[in-house]
Amino acid sequence: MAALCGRVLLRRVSAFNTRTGVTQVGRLRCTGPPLQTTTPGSSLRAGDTPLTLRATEANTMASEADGAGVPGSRRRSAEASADGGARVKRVSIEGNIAVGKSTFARLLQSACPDWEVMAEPVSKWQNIESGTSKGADASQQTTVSNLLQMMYQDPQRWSYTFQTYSCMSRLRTQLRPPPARLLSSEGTPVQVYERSVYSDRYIFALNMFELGCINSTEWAVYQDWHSLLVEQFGHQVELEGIIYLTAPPQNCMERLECRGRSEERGVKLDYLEKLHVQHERWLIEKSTEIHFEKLKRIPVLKLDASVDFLRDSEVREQFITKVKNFFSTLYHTGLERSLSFRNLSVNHRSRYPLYMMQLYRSFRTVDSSPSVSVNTVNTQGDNPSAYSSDSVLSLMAKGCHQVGDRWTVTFDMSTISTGELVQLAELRIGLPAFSASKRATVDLYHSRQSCDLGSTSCQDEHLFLGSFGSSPSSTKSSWKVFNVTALLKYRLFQEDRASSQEASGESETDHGSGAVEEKVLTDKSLFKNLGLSQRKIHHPITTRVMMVIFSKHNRPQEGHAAYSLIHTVENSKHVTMDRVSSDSQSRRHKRNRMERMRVDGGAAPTAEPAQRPLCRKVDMWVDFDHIGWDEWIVHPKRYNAYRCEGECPAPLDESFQPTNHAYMQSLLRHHHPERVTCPSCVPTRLSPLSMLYYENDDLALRHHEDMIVEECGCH
Ligand SMILES: Nc1ncnc2c1ncn2[C@@H]1O[C@H](COP(=O)(O)OP(=O)(O)O)[C@@H](O)[C@H]1O
Ligand SMILES: Nc1nc2c(ncn2[C@H]2C[C@H](O)[C@@H](COP(=O)(O)O)O2)c(=O)[nH]1
Repeated sequence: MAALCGRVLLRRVSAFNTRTGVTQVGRLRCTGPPLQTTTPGSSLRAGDTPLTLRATEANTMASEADGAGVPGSRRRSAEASADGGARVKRVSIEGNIAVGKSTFARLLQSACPDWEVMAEPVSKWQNIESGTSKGADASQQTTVSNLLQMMYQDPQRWSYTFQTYSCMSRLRTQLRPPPARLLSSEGTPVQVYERSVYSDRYIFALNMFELGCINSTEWAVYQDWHSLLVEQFGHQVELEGIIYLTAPPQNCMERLECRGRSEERGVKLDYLEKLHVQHERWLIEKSTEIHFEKLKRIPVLKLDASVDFLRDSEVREQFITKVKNFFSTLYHTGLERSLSFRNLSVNHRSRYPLYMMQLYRSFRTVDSSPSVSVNTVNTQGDNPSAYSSDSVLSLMAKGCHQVGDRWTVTFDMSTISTGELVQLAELRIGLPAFSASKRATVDLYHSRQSCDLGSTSCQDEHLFLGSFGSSPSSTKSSWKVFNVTALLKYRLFQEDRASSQEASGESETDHGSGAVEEKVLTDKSLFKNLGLSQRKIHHPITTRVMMVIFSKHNRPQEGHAAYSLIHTVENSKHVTMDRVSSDSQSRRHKRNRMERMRVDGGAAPTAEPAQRPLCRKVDMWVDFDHIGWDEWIVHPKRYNAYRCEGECPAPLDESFQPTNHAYMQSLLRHHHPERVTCPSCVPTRLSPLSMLYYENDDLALRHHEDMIVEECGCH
């Protein structure tokens, strides 16, 4: 195996061994004082001959490699570190060595300047700082090695080391938060990675193992930490799709030689052939054993990179268009994939209302903008009712059929709680056949089957809510939107018709998605003879027929804050209560344990802790998958809730926003430290978070108060 490793990977080894990457590093990087070479490596480690640099030079080099301190390097905004990453769509470009990944990435960058293209950190592999040592003049010195070259020169010795560093450096590069310009760009922010932690494992490391350059112990160790890293950080660099550039290995060989990277001079065609097979197995045949569920289902766009897209502008255009189209399909499938939940009915996986996603976005924009009322729902145009809503529920139609111009649409409305004040209810129909109808009439029904627990009998509830007519659309939109607030309130909640303007038969307004001119007509008999002779057509409903209900929590009646998350969780079929209770039990135990420790022998309550920082806001990232909620919470998947930590000094000043009581307590503490403890560092201002999640089988967008710490103080 070991011999195979060398045979497949290298050619002209002896000639190659005389050229060290070290010399190249010196030539490219070092100016000024002469370079000192420390002890050369043995013949087995020819590539390990280190280069000694002065500390200042080496540090500059390292910071350049990190992209920090370089003029014009990406500035990462505070916004980017909040929920920014969650919105970004990431794809990686995969393919054989020298197939043209970097070239294609540059092409994408110039065609889509808004996107962020992240190159493979090859220069880091060529410049590894390997510790400091004392030079002849007793100054601190740093040695730099070229790990890429070492790996090619002695794959047996260096492949495992190379894979640890390549994987780690890929992850570190890709984990950096997106730049502000990316998040502020219109449309979906896109990051394009050149290769990924997945190709690190399923192409290169696997190949090195199969060639015998990595032994079975190293392979087991690699796989173990790789899985751990991906489990811990994978969601932050999670790919939405893969662009696979492919060309015959011979083609790649020619390009590799043409590129003339010195480290690669010993690479053989055999090696590129092996890598080609690995790519095909992973991305096309799907025969590589993959250990991450989402990766198994990842969409792949295969592009034939054997054509010269550098010179052929037509091919170039085609490629760019293919990538853009790929992105637009990813956007949809990405949303659907995030719904592949354990507890959701299979139906829901293909029924994802994008409209809710848009609403969530507008809610979230509003959340993060302190100058706008948090209850504003931007997408609702001028409808004032929606402005005061703190919850949006989307119901999928249970059925939709048509007989001529007469349409029947059925929903199960039983999930609308009586504790909610319905502000606005919209029926949204996005079926082309409906838009094409000259004068459609819609009959709206509530229907539900309820089965008693412990009994085998089920009852069908069927309630006619009303009818209304719709005229042909004057806009190009395929969606028609009807305001059915009055119908719902009157029929479902038996609200006084006179008190509701809509229920009195006023015509409704168009909310921008289709021209609507309608009358609420609750007497079905008016239409009973129309269209009876015509054929009944059932329409697939998916996400194209939905009821969107904007409501406000009826606070006084419920007696607690709007949309308590505890209430949501306790009533959710998606949350396993024993997990919640066992988690909270273990938390309680821990707290008791800590309290006992404090009483038993910990610091005396009055003792001043040694130099703890003063009360301030610190990060507290909440990852919903860490608490088992990722399967029912659609967005966000994680957020920074912050927390308060630190000392409250005695006496307090105004910067700690103390209550009068806390101020008095701190004064007392100042004068009589033995009598009282310090006030506590706690949140003094909290802000809300909009969350999109499943509730029963419906999708709900709720506005939860007090989710994020804005300010801390001493109380
Ligand atoms: N489609 C192409 N047709 C012809 N030459 C190409 C093409 N793509 C890349 N090249 C050339 O091949 C060499 C390797 O390309 P590069 O983008 O560095 O590959 P990779 O990043 O996949 O290793 C470069 O010299 C580049 O100019
Ligand atoms: N053994 C490994 N080699 C790798 C890995 N990732 C990249 N590489 C090599 C291949 C090239 O010589 C060079 C840059 O790759 P390009 O294809 O972008 O030119 O680095 C790896 O994980 N293992």
